[in-house]
Amino acid sequence: MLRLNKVRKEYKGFQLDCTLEVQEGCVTGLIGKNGAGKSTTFKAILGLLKMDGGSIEILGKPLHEIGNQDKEDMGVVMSDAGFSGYLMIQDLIPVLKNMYRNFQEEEFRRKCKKFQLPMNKKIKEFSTGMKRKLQVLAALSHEARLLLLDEPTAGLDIIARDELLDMLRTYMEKEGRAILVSSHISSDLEGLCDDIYMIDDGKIILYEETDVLLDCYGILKATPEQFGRIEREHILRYKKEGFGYSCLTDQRQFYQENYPDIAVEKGNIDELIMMMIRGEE
Ligand SMILES: Nc1ncnc2c1ncn2[C@@H]1O[C@H](COP(=O)(O)OP(=O)(O)OP(=O)(O)O)[C@@H](O)[C@H]1O
Repeated sequence: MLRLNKVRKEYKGFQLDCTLEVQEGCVTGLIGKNGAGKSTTFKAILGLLKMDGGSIEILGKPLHEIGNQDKEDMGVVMSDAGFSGYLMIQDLIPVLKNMYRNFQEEEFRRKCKKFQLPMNKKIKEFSTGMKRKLQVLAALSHEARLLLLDEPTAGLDIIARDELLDMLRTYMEKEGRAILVSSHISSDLEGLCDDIYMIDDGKIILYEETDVLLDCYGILKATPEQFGRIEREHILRYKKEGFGYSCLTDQRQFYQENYPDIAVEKGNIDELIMMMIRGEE
């Protein structure tokens, strides 16, 4: 559904170099801290910036061949974009109807009501969370095959976030669809994504299926003596701590079986990411 091959973009002090793929039927997460390059990646996919190298294929076509018809197959949420603040939702509906042949007006109105978004209030008077909800509902409103969601949960309270994640799961129940979604809150993505790319300083530093990440990865808590004698082959990163060393492994079971005296924690995705970024190779 989406393929980025060595996509490069250079800014002063920052270089994006990104290769990733989103398969049909999958929700793929892009996780990284502030400034890691998530929005730059989305802008490259949407043709909103001039790339310095690499190629992008969307829905089987090279980026430069994507036309308006193909754009109807895409639903987009960008973290730093939105609808004109001078419009009200009731003004926006004819615009969406005009833009998308498959605009589902009744469904869109129903969801706006569910999320308590007023029809007759200017969007610029909406709260950050309300604006974000509206963007997501609009992206979901026209039966798109590919959703590109840059930080869709930013600014949402826990309940709205849960409802949104449920909506995305429901969206995926139809065949032939896929989502690329970014966040810096990985717990958001843990329960939604089939696979996850971690991006740091413009580079993809890890790609893994979410199940593998949760089932096989782990963090060893080793004393200096234990650290000195453990097998290093399956240690991806290590970090000096007060008690000795934290070590990230992608073979948790191996260390649990062979080193029963060493504490091996499962670690949540945030902890695994922290080790990937802050630990030494
Ligand atoms: N138009 C621009 N001109 C110069 N530098 C830019 C521009 N846009 C982005 N950058 C730089 O590129 C880097 C990546 O920014 P980007 O917005 O892609 O990060 P991000 O992962 O989306 O972060 P956040 O989670 O904070 O939104 C940053 O160092 C940023 O300063």
